[in-house]
Amino acid sequence: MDALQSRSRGGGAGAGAAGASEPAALPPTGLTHECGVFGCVAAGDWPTQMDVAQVVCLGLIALQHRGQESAGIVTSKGTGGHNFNVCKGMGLISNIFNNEAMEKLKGNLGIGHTRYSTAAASEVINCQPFVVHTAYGPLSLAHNGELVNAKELRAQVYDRGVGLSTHSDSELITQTLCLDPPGGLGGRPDWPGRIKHLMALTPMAYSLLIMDNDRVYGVRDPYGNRPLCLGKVVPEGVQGLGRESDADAWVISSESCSFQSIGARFVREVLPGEIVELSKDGVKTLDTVGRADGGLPSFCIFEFVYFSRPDTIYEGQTVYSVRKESGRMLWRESPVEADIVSSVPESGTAAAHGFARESGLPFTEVLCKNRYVGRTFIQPNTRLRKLGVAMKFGALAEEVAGKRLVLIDDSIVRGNTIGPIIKLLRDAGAKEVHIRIASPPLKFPCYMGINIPTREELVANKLEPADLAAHVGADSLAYLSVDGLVQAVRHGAKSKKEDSGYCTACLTGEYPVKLNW
Ligand SMILES: O=P(O)(O)OC[C@H]1O[C@H](OP(=O)(O)OP(=O)(O)O)[C@H](O)[C@@H]1O
Ligand SMILES: NC(=O)CC[C@H](N)C(=O)O
Ligand code: SF4
Ligand SMILES: [Mg+2]
Repeated sequence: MDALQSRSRGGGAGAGAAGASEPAALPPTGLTHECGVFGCVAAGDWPTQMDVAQVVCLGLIALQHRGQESAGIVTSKGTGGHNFNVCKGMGLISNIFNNEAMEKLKGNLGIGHTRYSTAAASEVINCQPFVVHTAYGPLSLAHNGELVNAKELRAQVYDRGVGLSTHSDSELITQTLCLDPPGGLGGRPDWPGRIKHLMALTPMAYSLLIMDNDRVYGVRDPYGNRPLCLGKVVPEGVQGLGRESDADAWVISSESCSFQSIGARFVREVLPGEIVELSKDGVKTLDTVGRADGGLPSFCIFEFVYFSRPDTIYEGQTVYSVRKESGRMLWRESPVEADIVSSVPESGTAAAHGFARESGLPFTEVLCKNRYVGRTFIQPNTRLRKLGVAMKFGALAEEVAGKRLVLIDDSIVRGNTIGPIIKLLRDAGAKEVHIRIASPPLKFPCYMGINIPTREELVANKLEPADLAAHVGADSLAYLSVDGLVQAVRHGAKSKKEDSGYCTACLTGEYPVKLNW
């Protein structure tokens, strides 16, 4: 995913590291606006040998692809003090958490966040986790997602006499948690009760980590729109997950890929609507809140297509295996005569491998990608600027010269990437270039936390495949069907069919819940 783009729907002027006012070096590409959350609670009698702040920091680094604007870590000693330890800042995780910051963050439990803004500007005031001081001590919150009814919820909070200091929907969640549900809670903190009240007020989209003095609650919205999973750090020498008591720490993360980098084992996904509690005594489910409409969950299908790291596991299968399967489906749906198969790196590569295996055509790399060019500012109107996204890539001429090539990418959004790449490959001698896209045409905006441009900006709303092929200089162009994508996701899924469902709103225009924007 590209670090370059960031726009916020709700807030003031974005003046952050990659804010709206920053001149763009390259035209925008792809989808943006995710966030990553990571939490850790040391197991057993505190203090332990577990360096919780380090674990959270490393966990966040493994989630860096989900957000690159700002990050933060909040820890607690768990001894009932008035304050948490907090460090937040703009930019990449490795630039924010230096030795001094890590020293201050020592604690027995902690949560962290890495952000792509959706609901307020990319500025330090909106960095997460948020901390609020309540009648029952400090509370901290990290949120991935975007509330579909934020406007209405904001009005309710104002009506109860509460002011908010930012435009962030995540701050809105913290204040909503502080409000007593109707009937009150008799002066008790009862965070699980307040979380359930919040879930009744807003259906989606959120995966939340909420930390009080000595525990972390993990919450996935009833539609399971954003991912969340549990892991366990086991003592050395313990095989697999060991026994219930074999735990050095419990961890919770947006994606399971982060467990490998901290030596933790994947336990399971948090279920749609589930509220889990992580404490020094272990993990337990407190409740599972159902969907008001009684329908299926609505997990963002683009987590498989593009957002998540290929080694992350959802529904018992890696994202990589789903992408490979979607490549196989793509060949079955739209075969083409060619000599070689290749991909637009990075996210298109797994599907290209699947396409190659199914078709029997050899896979060959034909492009090198420069990951650093995105942040270089080049004066507009220069000759170099006109190269557009081709500046990101170099062609491997001897691999393509004289060849009929099928080039696979995972998605087309604005259509800025594919045209310059085809030109690059033709200049390198490719005889034919056939484009196959491992997801259906994107036609509708997303209101669940992803920055899908306006309908006018989405190239699939302007050009049918044959016209788009002509526009970008391809010999042919075909997308995977919605059914084909869902079948690819279901192919290796270990979850029961009746327990899983996917949001495909940006492809079909069918939104999981009524929107109030
Ligand atoms: O049609 P467009 O608006 O040009 O966007 C589509 C491209 O954007 C994404 O790639 P990106 O370079 O963002 O990241 P990646 O390295 O993960 O593929 C996606 O994988 C496509 O290649
Ligand atoms: N991308 C996200 O999940 C963002 C979370 C939250 N809406 C924010 O803007 O901070
Ligand atoms: S609309 Fe698209 S990007 Fe948004 S949650 Fe649904 S599948 Fe994901
Ligand atoms: Mg790409």
